[in-house]
Amino acid sequence: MDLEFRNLKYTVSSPLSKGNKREVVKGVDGRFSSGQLVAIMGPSGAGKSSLLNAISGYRSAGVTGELLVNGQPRNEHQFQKSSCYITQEDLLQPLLTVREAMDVAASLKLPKGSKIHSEEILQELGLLEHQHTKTDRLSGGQKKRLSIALELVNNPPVFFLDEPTSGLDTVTTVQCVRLLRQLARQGRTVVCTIHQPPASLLELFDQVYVIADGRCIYQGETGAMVSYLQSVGLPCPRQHNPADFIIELTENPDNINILCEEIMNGKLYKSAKIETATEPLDNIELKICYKTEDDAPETEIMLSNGKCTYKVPRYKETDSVSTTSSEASNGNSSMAWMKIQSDSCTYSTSYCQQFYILLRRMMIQISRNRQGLWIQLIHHVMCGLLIGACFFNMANDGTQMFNHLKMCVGLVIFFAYTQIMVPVLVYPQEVKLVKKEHFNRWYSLTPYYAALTVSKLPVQVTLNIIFCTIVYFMTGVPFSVPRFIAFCLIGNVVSLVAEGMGMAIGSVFNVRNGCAVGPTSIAPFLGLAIYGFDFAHRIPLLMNILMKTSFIRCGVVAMVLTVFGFNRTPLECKEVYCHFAKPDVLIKYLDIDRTSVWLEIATMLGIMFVFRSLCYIGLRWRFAT
Ligand SMILES: Nc1ncnc2c1ncn2[C@@H]1O[C@H](COP(=O)(O)OP(=O)(O)OP(=O)(O)O)[C@@H](O)[C@H]1O
Repeated sequence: MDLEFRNLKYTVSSPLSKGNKREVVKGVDGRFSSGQLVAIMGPSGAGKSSLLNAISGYRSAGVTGELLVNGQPRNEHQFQKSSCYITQEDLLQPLLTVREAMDVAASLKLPKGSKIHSEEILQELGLLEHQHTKTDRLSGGQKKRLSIALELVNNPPVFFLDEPTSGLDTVTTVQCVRLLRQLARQGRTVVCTIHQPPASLLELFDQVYVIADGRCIYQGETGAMVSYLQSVGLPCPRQHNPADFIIELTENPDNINILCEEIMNGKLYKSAKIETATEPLDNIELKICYKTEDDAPETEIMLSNGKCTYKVPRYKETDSVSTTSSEASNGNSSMAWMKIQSDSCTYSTSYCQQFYILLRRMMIQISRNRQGLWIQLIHHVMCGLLIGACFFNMANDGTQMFNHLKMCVGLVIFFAYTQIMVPVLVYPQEVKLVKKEHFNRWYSLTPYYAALTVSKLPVQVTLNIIFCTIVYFMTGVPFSVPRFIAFCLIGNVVSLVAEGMGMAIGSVFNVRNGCAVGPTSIAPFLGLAIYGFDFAHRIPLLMNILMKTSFIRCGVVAMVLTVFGFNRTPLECKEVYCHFAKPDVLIKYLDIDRTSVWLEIATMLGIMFVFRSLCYIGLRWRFAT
C-alpha cells in the first residue's frame, strides 16, 4: 500500500496562549512505497512525531492537506483498519503474560473461528521462550517486539512506529530495525521516526525522509542522500555519518531553506539510480518529462530542477484495483488485505464479544493485582475502625447531635475521596493505552466502557460493605435490615458517583498533580453540601439548584435520613433536656423532612449518569482528536 501526502500541515494551539497557533508541520509533500522501510529523521523538535501522527491519522485535529493511498484519496475509516500505530511508549496491558496478551489481541482482532497464529508470530519475533512472562517484566526490546507482535496478529499492510528504537541499546536497536525491514520485505509499508541513527543502522532503511523546522529537507533513497548533499554544495565529509551530517546542517536556518527549496518541501524524490544517468541542466526551471511504459505497472515522472533529475514513481489512476509491482509480487498483498477488510464491518468481533473479552481481561488483571487489593482492603478496614472508634457507641446518645452529623458527613467524604483519587491519578495512563488499542481497531469504545464499569463493581461493593459493616456496628446505630441496606447502598452510590467524576477528569486531562485535583474537585460539592444545610430556604434559586445537585449533599442527606429515619425510636437522653433526642426534630431542623432516602439515592444515580456520560464523551473526544 503506497502512501502519499500533499501540502500536509499540522497546526497546534497552546491552551495557555489563546489564539496563538503554531504550524509544526509546514505544508510538506511525500510518498512512502510498499515493501519499503522508511525512516523519518530530523533534529529534536523538528516535527517527526507530529508528521507521523498526521500521516497515520493518530492525530486529526489541526491537520490539513491531502492524504492518498495508492494514488487515491484515502478513506480514513478504511485506512485505519489497514494500518497500525505503535507508540514510542510501550503501552502494554499490565499483569498479563505475553501469551495472554497475544491471545486477547487475536480474539479481538480476528473474526471468531479464525486460526490464531500467536505461536508462529511469537516464534518469529523471538518471544516464544518468554510467552509466560508478564508484560511488565519484559525488557525494553522485548516490549517493543511484543507491541509489534500484537499488531501483526491481523497482518495489517501499513505499520507506523514512533521512535521504535528509543531506550534500546545498540544491539537491540539493530535487531529491532532488522525486524522492521523484514516486515517491509514481506510487502508492508513500514514508516518510523528515528532520532539520529548511526551509519550502520541508516543503511538498513530503504528510504529516508528528513524534516527540520516542520519542513522537508530530504526525501529519497538512503543511498542518494550523500550525492544530494554534494549536489547542493553541502558535501558530507568522508568518514562522516550522513545522518549526523544532515542533522548538523539544520543548525543553520539558511541550510534548511536551501535544502527545503531543493527538494521542493518533499515534492521531489531522490533516487540513486537516476541521478548519475542524467546531465545537470543549467538555468532551467522545473521541467517535467513523462516517461511512460505501457506494459509497466508504474509510470515514472522525471523532474529536473536545473541541477539534478529525480525519478518520481506515479501510478496509473485508471484502474483502482491495479497493483504495484511489490504488491503483485506478494501473495499476501495489501490490496488483497484491503479487499477482504472492505467487505467486513468496522470491527472483527461483535460488541458483545468485545465486552466479554475485555471484561475477562480486566477481571484477570484485577485479581492479579494482589498488592493493590490488599492495600484497598487495609485502607477500608483501618478507616472503618478509626471512624468506628471516633464515634464508638455514640449513635444512641441524644446529647450528641453535632457528632451524629459529623459522622454522616465524614462517611460520605470517605467514600467520595477514596474513589475519586484513583481514577484521577491512574486513568490518564490507561487512556493512552486504550487510545492505541482503539485506534488500531481492536474494539469500540462502548463495550470497553461497559466492561470497565462492570469489572470494578465486585471489589468496590465488597470493600464498601466491609467498611459500612464495621462503622455501623461500632457506632451502635440500631440495627434494622432496611436501614443497613440503605446505609451500604448510599456508600456504594457515593463511591460510584465519585469514581465517575474522577474518570471524567482523568479521561480529559492528563493531570500531573492529580493529588491536588481530586480533593479540589470535591471541595465545591462539599461546600455546597454544608452551606445548603443551614440556609436552604434562604438561598437564591441558582444556588439552590447547585446545592441540590451536590452529590455530597445528597449523600449526607440520605445518610442522616438513614441513621435517624426508618421509624427510629427517640435517642437516650442523659441530661435534663435533649432537644434532638427525637429523630424527627433533627430531621425537621435540618430541613430535610420533605425528601426521602430513595429520592436522594435516585438523584445521586442521575448525577452518576451525568459524570459517566461526561467520561464517555471525554474519551470519544480524546480519541477523535
Ligand atoms: N499538542 C501540541 N501542543 C503544542 N506544541 C506541540 C504539540 N505537539 C507538538 N508540539 C510542538 O511541535 C514541535 C514538534 O514536536 P514533535 O514531537 O513532532 O517533534 P519531534 O521531532 O518528534 O521531537 P523529538 O525527536 O524530540 O521527539 C515541538 O516544538 C513541540 O513542542
